[in-house]
Amino acid sequence: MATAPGERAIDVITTIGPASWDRDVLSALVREGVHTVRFPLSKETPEVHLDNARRLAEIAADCGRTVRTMADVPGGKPRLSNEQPLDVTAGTPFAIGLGGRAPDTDLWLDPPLLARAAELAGTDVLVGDGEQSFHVERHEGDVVHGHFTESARVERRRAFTLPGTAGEVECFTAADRKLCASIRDSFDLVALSFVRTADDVDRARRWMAGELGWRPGVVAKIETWNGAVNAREIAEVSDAVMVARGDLALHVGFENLWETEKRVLAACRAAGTRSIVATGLLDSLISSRTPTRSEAVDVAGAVEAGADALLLSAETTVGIDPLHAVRVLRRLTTKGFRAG
Ligand SMILES: Nc1ncnc2c1ncn2[C@@H]1O[C@H](COP(=O)(O)OP(=O)(O)O)[C@@H](O)[C@H]1O
Ligand SMILES: C=C(OP(=O)(O)O)C(=O)O
Repeated sequence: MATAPGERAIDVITTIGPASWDRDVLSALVREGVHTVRFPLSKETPEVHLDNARRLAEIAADCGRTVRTMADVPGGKPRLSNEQPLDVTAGTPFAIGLGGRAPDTDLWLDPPLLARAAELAGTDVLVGDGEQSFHVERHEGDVVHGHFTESARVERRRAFTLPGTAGEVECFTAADRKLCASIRDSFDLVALSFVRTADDVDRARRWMAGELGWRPGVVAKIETWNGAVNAREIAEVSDAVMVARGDLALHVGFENLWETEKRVLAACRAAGTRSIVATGLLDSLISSRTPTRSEAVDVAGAVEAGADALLLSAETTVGIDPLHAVRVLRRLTTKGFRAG
């Protein structure tokens, strides 16, 4: 779709997953003009991602296109230990180990959350993207006792998020460094989760250059209060900044999401750094073919607030039609279409 005179071209970034790693789907996405593909290293093995990256490079070469690759390392977000989905009933007592498997615990957290144990009693901890919560009644040693608040399925290894600054999560963990070592030189960009300060970015760059001799572009994912407060300094030292709204909404509260998004985008403009708005843009397209009015307005808002790129997540990893999602996003970011 052509860009109207004076209109900024908005880059489309897709996340690769089971719905899009097939050669034909990937090829269609490349032909549709996807600018960058994100590889979520929190899912699958590094070998699967390396294999997908090789396939993408072959397809791009066949089509005569350049597609950038972004390896997204997850940081130290604590996740529940269940390797299989777990159906829970609201109110049923559960014990969760904060420091790994403990006697009599049904579930435990990996990596551990011990440092925050004392703050947990009486709180509702968010599970996954906030679709479920766990109410902590009491804390005994390394174990919290409580119950899930909804009768629902808890998918495997969902995140466990404390709201606000209590939920600050380690950036560029030992596990992230191991992942980087196993994929070095194979991706153009590394996206760092839970960046809070410019030093987080510098530290990761120094480690990759010093230990691996690898100098990928670095994308700072802003997903906490502190990251948002320090957005300008972070943008100064990053190749791009991502407003990672999935986690950001949980940390700052949904009511503060729009102000925070605008603040980070303004910081990027001031620093002259490219910006990406991610997650939840077109969630309806995971299971349907039509976006909602509020999704259409959300996309337009992100563009007007200065986003240089928009990132699709579940729409292209597990959605019914990744190519359709990309086409809808491109239509929504084209002024000619919006002006009618
Ligand atoms: N099976 C999968 N394979 C690859 N990517 C997936 C898979 N399931 C989800 N994803 C994608 O991985 C990213 C992170 O997953 P998600 O569960 O939303 O976040 P997290 O568990 O990190 O909070 C999202 O972009 C999501 O669409
Ligand atoms: C892009 C994000 O990160 P992830 O998909 O890794 O949760 C997000 O939280 O919006």
